[in-house]
Amino acid sequence: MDVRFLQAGASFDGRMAVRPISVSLTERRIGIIGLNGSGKTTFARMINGLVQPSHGRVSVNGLDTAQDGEGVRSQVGFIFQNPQNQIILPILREDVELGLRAQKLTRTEVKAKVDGVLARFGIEPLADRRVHELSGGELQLAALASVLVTEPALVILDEPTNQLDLRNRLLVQKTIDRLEEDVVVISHDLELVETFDRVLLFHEGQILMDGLPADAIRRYREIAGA
Ligand SMILES: Nc1ncnc2c1ncn2[C@@H]1O[C@H](COP(=O)(O)OP(=O)(O)OP(=O)(O)O)[C@@H](O)[C@H]1O
Repeated sequence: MDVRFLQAGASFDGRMAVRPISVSLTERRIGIIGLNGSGKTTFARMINGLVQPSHGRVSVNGLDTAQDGEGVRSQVGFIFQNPQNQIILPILREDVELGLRAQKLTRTEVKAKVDGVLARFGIEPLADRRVHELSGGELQLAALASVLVTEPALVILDEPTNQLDLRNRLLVQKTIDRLEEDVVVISHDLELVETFDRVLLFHEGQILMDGLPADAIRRYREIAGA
């Protein structure tokens, strides 16, 4: 995956949420940490074109997010902070199938892909369950399945262990560790990113530190006064 920010920034109502940044993201596993409101989610949403840069440009594998949002989003899956907001249809299998609707596949092909992705996350027994009955951890896995069924090259997860109990947190961590896809993970759960290749520390809309997880986490503790 080759994500490039070229003096790219984003503002809302004239306030810069992300100040112009030039950075290339090519590592397999990248973590994003920082205080509340420091610009992490805005930066991540700029990667898949959900937020357009008000300054500069962002490209993903050579595709400009402002010019080819659809092409970018076919390569970049995004798992939102709250998976309840992501899952649209009441039955898990139907929701996973939804992602494939744009592809012209036969019923047999759709079934094979959906069965495959549910098996990959060990949630086949949940296929016919109502989504609102699932636990927090099951919902996170369901959201992952719904996004990964379309085979994106990069998946962005926004606070995937937020609100999970220890068992579900470990389950989601193990699942992320095993993903073959490139990942960008935003997290307040520092343990989740400590084995990653690279961690970006955001502060007041800027990257304050960019490097090894241990260094970025140490700096984060300093600015948080911990
Ligand atoms: N759609 C929006 N409209 C207006 N302001 C926004 C919007 N999205 C983000 N902001 C503002 O931009 C700033 C950065 O927000 P962002 O969500 O990127 O931070 P964050 O680091 O992800 O925070 P958190 O850890 O709390 O999720 C905040 O001041 C926020 O209020």
